[in-house]
Amino acid sequence: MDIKVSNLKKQYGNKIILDIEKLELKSGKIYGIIGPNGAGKSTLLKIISGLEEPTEGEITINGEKLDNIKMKHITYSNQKPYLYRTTVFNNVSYPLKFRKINKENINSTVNDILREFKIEHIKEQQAVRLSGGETQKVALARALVFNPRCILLDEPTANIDPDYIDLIEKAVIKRNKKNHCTILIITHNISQARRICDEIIFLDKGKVIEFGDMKDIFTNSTNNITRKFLDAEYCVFNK
Ligand SMILES: Nc1ncnc2c1ncn2[C@@H]1O[C@H](COP(=O)(O)OP(=O)(O)OP(=O)(O)O)[C@@H](O)[C@H]1O
Repeated sequence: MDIKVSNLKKQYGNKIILDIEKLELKSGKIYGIIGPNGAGKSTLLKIISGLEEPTEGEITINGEKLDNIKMKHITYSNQKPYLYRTTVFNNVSYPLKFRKINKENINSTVNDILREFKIEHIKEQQAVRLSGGETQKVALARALVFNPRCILLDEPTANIDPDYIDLIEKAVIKRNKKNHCTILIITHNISQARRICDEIIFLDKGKVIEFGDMKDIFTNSTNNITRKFLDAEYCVFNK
């Protein structure tokens, strides 16, 4: 899905949270959204997913306005995932039931992704009793199970063990290659962005201050805010 953001403004009270004149995202690419706390990263993802309305401006998908049909092809995984009060299996099968997939297909597709995410052993467990990391894994499996064409992930590996981060990154890259889907991923982990993202969008105080090739920006940026952020984060994650 090609995504175009035009003259986007988001305001809460009299505070402007986002102010983006233009952002063009291409199908098949993985974009990292980076920036300080409160920069507007989560708000941007929520607006692209259709969960939040912009105050001004618009989002188009493949040249057309976002509507309910297009929203069915978009998945969004929250920074603080919410699971339904039922089993892990039911949680992960929900997007397929919603899309009226038949029962046999649901069973095999859900079992495949539970195996891929190494969470088969908890499939009958009640989701409300899971640990923070397990909750995040289940939420991600639920977000990816229906082969979405656009994947929006808000800090998907924030609560995840280092050993497991590789599995999640591979799962994301696999879907990007297989389905040519557009992926936006918010991360504070610069090493992760360097590993999996084609391009980065650097947000500060609601504005895009850098946009482009990850390696170029990392190597050549002379912007003080970006430089400070990238260098500090890079040191933290590469100790
Ligand atoms: N519903 C809301 N009402 C009022 N202010 C809000 C609301 N949602 C977000 N904000 C404010 O908007 C700003 C941007 O929030 P957002 O969650 O998009 O930032 P972020 O870049 O994702 O931050 P972080 O890295 O801490 O997750 C923050 O100052 C936040 O307090």
